[in-house]
Amino acid sequence: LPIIFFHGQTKNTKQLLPGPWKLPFLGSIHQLLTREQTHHRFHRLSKQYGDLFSIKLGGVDFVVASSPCSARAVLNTQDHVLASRPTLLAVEVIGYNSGGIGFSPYGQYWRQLRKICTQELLSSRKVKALGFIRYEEGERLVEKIGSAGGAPVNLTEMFMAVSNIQITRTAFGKECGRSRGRFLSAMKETLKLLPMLRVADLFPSMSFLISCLDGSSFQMKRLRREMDAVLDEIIEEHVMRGEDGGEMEEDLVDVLLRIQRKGELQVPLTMDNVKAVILDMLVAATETTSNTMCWVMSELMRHPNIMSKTQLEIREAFRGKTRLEDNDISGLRYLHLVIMETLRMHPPLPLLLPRTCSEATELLGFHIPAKARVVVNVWAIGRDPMIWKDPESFWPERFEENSRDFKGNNYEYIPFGSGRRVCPGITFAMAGMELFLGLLLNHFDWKIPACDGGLEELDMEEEFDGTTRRKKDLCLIAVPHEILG
Ligand code: HEM
Repeated sequence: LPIIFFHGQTKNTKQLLPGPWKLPFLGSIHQLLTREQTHHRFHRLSKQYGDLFSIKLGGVDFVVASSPCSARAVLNTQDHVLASRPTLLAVEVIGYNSGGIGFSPYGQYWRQLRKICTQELLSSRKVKALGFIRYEEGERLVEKIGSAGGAPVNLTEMFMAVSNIQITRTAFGKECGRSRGRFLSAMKETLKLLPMLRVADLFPSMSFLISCLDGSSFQMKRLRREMDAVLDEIIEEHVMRGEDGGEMEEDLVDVLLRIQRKGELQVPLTMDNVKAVILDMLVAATETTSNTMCWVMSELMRHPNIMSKTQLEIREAFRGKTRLEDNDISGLRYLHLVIMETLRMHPPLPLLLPRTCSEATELLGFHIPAKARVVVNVWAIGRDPMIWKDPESFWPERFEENSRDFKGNNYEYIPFGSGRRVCPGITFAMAGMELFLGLLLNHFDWKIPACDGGLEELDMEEEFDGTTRRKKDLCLIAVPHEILG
């Protein structure tokens, strides 16, 4: 009897996380019926309920971590229980049953895919070997901007295109020009379907019905067909070419097909798995890097002194050279700090990617039910005045004298996440962003078009649907800079 009594007591005394009151069936959805972006709203709620709180949205328990301490608990201490992703309808339908790296459940299948992509596409060695693609595309970008002849150029579109070309050429090889256009427009539409909080995903038992009623089910199926047709075409080209690619560097499709043919994996790859991985890489790489580059340019336009300092460093490195080598780029210390500061203020994934709790667990002594969806508000951590001096100011020098980096070991600064599911594309992303920004800042001086009202007026409003981006496209005038020998 005492044992039963004791057992019952521990069960009842499990500490529940604080959070807003909830309605039957809807939970606390009313808390999000504001015009605020989700990460801003979660930040305000954390001020009321603490840096680890829970909020029930529809049928799903969300847990929100908003401090380095709670982030560490999620991404390190309990990483093993929280390393899976939730099932989201759009990723299921368009992403071949969540078969890519980003949303496949934690386990052997995910482990082997991640290993293949890290070794064959994202390692430092591979990123260096694929440098020729970056340089070719970077030079093409400079040419295109130069040919605008003083008319405003839409940098939002150009950054999106160059990020996408870089990853598609790496994944598909060179001959994907025609397919790429179709693919890019389907992908843009897909990204709009991926926000973290789609109503259909908040009521898992009714998600199919809801998506039929709001029409998204038809849209998803259409996008899946479009993506599928393009991917089929690309794969067929690679299969026809077979192993006889001659001197050509293997691209991601070649690698996956080779591994599939060999059949040595513990969990064999189907053709849908191959397509899911390719799609995943493209989605993961395109908007994150292009949005970051847009924010970098926006912040530099608002801070002319920082712009001059960045340009001076780059132009010094370029002096007497026709092109920069990888070593020159990695030596651009101040540009690196500018990107770090940009990612502190404008992380493209402000809530990282959601994790799901594979079994009931505890976080900082609080009970977390199985299947709870856990997010880390890195946007809020990046703006916390207890961590960052004057957090609303753009000040790259703050990173000069500390040991923060992108690897996710310091929970005050984790724009790429941390733990088992940390972003595997950091080296790839930085190499592209540093080169493209370096070229643009070396070759041009930049002005805000008169119609946008001058420096102070540059609109910085953000929009969040899956990633945070500028609400308005960034359009600037590029004035060619006379390059001295
Ligand atoms: C500025 C650029 C980028 C940022 C800020 C970024 C950020 C992130 C974040 C926050 C996550 C989730 C991490 C977590 O859950 O802890 C992630 C996952 C991922 N990223 Fe990136 N990313 C960027 C660029 C890239 C690039 C260029 C690639 C590939 C070429 C890439 C591939 C991936 C993949 C495959 C995942 C899923 C990893 C997994 O679930 O195991 N990312 N990224």
